[in-house]
Amino acid sequence: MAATEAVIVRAPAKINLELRVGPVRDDGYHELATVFHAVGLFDDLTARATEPGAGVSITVDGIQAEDVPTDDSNLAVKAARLVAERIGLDSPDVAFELRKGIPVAGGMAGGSADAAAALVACDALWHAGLDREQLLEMAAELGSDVPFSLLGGTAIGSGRGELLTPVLARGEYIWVIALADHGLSTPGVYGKIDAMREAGEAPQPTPVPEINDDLMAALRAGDAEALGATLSNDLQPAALAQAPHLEKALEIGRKVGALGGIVSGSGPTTVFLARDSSHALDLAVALTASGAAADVRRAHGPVPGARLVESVRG
Ligand SMILES: C[C@@](CO)(OP(=O)(O)O)[C@H](O)COP(=O)(O)OP(=O)(O)OC[C@H]1O[C@@H](n2ccc(N)nc2=O)[C@H](O)[C@@H]1O
Ligand SMILES: Nc1ncnc2c1ncn2[C@@H]1O[C@H](COP(=O)(O)OP(=O)(O)O)[C@@H](O)[C@H]1O
Repeated sequence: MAATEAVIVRAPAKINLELRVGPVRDDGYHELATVFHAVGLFDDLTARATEPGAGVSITVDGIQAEDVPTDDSNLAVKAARLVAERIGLDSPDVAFELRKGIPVAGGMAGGSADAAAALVACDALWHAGLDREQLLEMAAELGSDVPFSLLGGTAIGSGRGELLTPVLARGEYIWVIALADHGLSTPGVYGKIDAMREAGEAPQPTPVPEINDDLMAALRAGDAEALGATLSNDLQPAALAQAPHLEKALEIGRKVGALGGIVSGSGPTTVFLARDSSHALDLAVALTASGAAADVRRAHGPVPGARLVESVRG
């Protein structure tokens, strides 16, 4: 068999249609109930075979590339090292080229997408033959959102977000995504909601968070209007406390008749559900013209998780 020279893997961004944040657990993570939904903003990761002993390297371009670390803290690099360790490779020899289409620290799981992409890429490049279960288990080790970046589609997340149940959702949804100039720290936003709860400035968490039945019914029916009305995010007050200017984008979404609008995950990206593509264009124009967003994208959901799009053999 000819050696594989390079592979390209594409991985999607996520939004949380609902994010219920429970109390802090003994391990420092929050117990979650969330509905993940993969949307069509993508990172593309090329993985090339290199000289034996060369190790892992990564270059990054695309949106907010300057904010992505290129050292061992990059989640794609961590994923490559984990695969190498798992399959007993002495040296993880791979050169990554990462093209970012997902905002960095935007609450859209961009780093998790890259970790998932790297798992799929290294498995293919090194002919590791890892199965779905093994990939999902390694994904959970890399981060709470990484398993969903592998799975894609629409899925309920529980535990710290890593335990997934796919949702049989009907319909395709059109999202307008308002990007911010700078990211928000995920631990910072979780810390803020804890402080706000302690100070009585945010509702107390339920011990075992649960997903709203109306949201599940809307997804089963493929009813965009009902879905828009049930979008919710327990982290939103904390993200807004740290980035009050996001209110402006949410206000514009309401004015232009978005079916729903929320902060995505830990923010600062805000996402709006449109009625159709012409309504999505109206929303995008209004958000851009107001200056409430640094950049605006339109994307469909659900889309698949991290997947191989090209393989080059020598
Ligand atoms: C908030 C969410 C919602 O989907 O996504 P983002 O908005 O960041 O994309 C996730 O919970 C982020 O998941 P992810 O970014 O993978 O988090 P991890 O690397 O596992 O953890 C980073 C830090 O976030 C906090 N954390 C994360 C998950 C969780 N269930 N409880 C937490 O308290 C902890 O402070 C942890 O140290
Ligand atoms: N491949 C990567 N892409 C983006 N950020 C990364 C990556 N690897 C590590 N990081 C770090 O992870 C942090 C969170 O990034 P990201 O996953 O994009 O955001 P979020 O947790 O809000 O979804 C970034 O600030 C960055 O320092």
